[in-house]
Amino acid sequence: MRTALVIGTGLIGTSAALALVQRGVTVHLADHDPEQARTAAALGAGTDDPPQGPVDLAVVAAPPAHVAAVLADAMRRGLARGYLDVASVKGGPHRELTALGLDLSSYIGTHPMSGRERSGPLAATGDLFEGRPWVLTPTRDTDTEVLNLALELVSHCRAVPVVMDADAHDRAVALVSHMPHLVSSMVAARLENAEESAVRLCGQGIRDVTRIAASDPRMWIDILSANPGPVADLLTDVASDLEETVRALRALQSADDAKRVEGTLGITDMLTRGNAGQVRVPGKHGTAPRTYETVVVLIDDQPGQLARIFADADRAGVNIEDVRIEHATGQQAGLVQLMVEPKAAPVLGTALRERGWALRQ
Ligand SMILES: NC(=O)c1ccc[n+]([C@@H]2O[C@H](COP(=O)([O-])OP(=O)(O)OC[C@H]3O[C@@H](n4cnc5c(N)ncnc54)[C@H](O)[C@@H]3O)[C@@H](O)[C@H]2O)c1
Ligand SMILES: O=C(O)C(=O)C[C@]1(C(=O)O)C=C[C@@H](O)C=C1
Repeated sequence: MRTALVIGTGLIGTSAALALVQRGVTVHLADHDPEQARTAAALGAGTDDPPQGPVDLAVVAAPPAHVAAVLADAMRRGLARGYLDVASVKGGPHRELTALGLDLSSYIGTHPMSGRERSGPLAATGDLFEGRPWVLTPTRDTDTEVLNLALELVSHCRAVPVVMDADAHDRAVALVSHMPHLVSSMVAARLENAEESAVRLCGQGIRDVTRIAASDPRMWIDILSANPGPVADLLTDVASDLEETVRALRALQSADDAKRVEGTLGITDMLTRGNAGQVRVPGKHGTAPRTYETVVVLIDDQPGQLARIFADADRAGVNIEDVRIEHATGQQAGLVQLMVEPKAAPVLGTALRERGWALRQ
């Protein structure tokens, strides 16, 4: 692939464009809001000048409700040899395109299973898709050349291609993305009118559970509108677990010993089932989950602190596998948790101490 056109230069479009530019592809950027395309260009994601002729691949990264119309327009104008979209739902856009009577041999629906709770080009990074699954949904109509262009994009983004049927994809993401998103919003919604004295105690647990609740509701209404049935089915199961859990907790409040035992069993069952599901969540790069050791560093809330820690870890030859930051309530300080391979933890600890960092347990 030598040339690409990214239409919709928000988080996902600009991240893909950055990855393509890094691999030497000439990328043109377009957005119905020209300011977004200009910002993406200023970030080094390509040029916001229109291409002079058809590009090799058009990547449509607009919100799901606009995908079919944007693709249809691009196809009718002959902007590219191959076309793909990255929308979070696949069945709906494909049906809309079919209904428009377009020749779909030059199109393939795709979905990178990676994103952020922030929108827009300023949230984009060229490594957003590294090691993540990227679903491709070819049909009998899809040209091999177009499938190959899509595989090239996935490879340039260092993602892992996964081929699926569009409707099977939509059922799968209802389970691993759409239902969890709503549950996260429901937990976060409890905080809206909560006492400040309670909210200020928020720790890492609630941050993990509510991070995605910060996402743009306009994008998510589009996604959920295109996949309501499977998500409603899953939430029905969640509601039944909730009812059981409430019953068990009420039993725990009882003065009756037998009822309390019943309650303990009910809650234990829920927590144990949770453990059993959680261990199935794949680790980084789609591999089995790994156990890292955590090195905790106290930092001042000042610019450049994280960059210095990463540089010092690099000098010590230690790869940081994951990182979390916990801000101390009411103080200009925070704790950085650096997750590393167990054998690297003492090496990193010693190196950071020697460089003057304060380590915590
Ligand atoms: N955010 C995620 O985590 C994530 C992950 C994977 C896939 N996706 C999918 O990627 C797509 C883009 O999501 P995002 O998070 O980058 O959103 P975003 O809001 O960051 O960017 C969307 C961009 O599309 C532009 N746009 C809107 N309508 C348009 C139109 N008609 N023509 C051209 N441009 C238009 C907007 O101006 C905006 O710049 C969506 O289809 C979404 O389902 C999102
Ligand atoms: O990590 C996040 O912020 C995301 O919400 C990413 C996430 C997901 O649920 O995994 C969200 C929607 C996309 O369609 C794909 C990825």
